[in-house]
Amino acid sequence: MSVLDEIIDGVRADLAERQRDVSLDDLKAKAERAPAPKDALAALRGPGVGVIAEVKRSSPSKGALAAIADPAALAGDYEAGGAKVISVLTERRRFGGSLEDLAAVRANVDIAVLRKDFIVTSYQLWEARAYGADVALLIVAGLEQDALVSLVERAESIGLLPLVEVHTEEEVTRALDAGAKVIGVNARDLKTLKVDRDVFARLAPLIPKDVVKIAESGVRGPHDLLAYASAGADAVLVGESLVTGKDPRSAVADLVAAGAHPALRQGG
Ligand SMILES: O=P(O)(O)OC[C@@H](O)[C@@H](O)c1c[nH]c2ccccc12
Repeated sequence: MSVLDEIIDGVRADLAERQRDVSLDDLKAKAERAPAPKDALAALRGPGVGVIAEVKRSSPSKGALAAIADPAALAGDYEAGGAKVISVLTERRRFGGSLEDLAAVRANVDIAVLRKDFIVTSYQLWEARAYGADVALLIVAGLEQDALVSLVERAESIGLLPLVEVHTEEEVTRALDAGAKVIGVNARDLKTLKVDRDVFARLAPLIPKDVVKIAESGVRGPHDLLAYASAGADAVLVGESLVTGKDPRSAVADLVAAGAHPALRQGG
């Protein structure tokens, strides 16, 4: 069984418990009371190469990264540093996240927030909206095509922007067939956990110009952002290097400054 399959098994077990505790109707009612979704697509299409900064306590590859006692404060630092979107890992077993983290972050920032999890049913999309997310990650490698198509549609119909994650050529085709407007190319293979920063440059040419391209994983600093930018990234998604560094606000600011360089092509 691949790492991805193991993670998804755990996610399904936790999900079954939440579904026992909270009915879909109650979740929908909570989603209706949530703040209106932010226009994350406009933010990502704005000038410069944007930074999506992630709240991430641990990872399957590295174990514990940072305790992050106050995820809302960390997200506030990211926002002050100029991040365009905050990503919040909500998967519990391997990443140490929760929906409570998502809600806390939502309450403390004005920019769009992404629910980063292993979404396999529309119940999790309603959760994302109920806890204040504006964007939801959908991982192509973890979904059959018909499930991917219906989750993209459902996300959009409830006001969530789907960020569709790929790692191979075939997955790019599947993402485009499903109607993705925003595609994230993960440098990390979720089946083996190996990072290959060249995957973005290989896959980006297969993605049409009007689709927002996000380079995910492995960004250690401005140098990696610039490499992804020159390969056509509209934004980068950064976790580990921000949560393990000393000053997340200035680390984001340094990335944002690199992404604003006039030599880079502007916006999508
Ligand atoms: O910590 P990094 O290498 O900066 O990576 C961040 C982000 O790309 C990574 O957390 C991620 C990308 N896709 C995912 C899917 C599920 C869980 C996590 C991820």
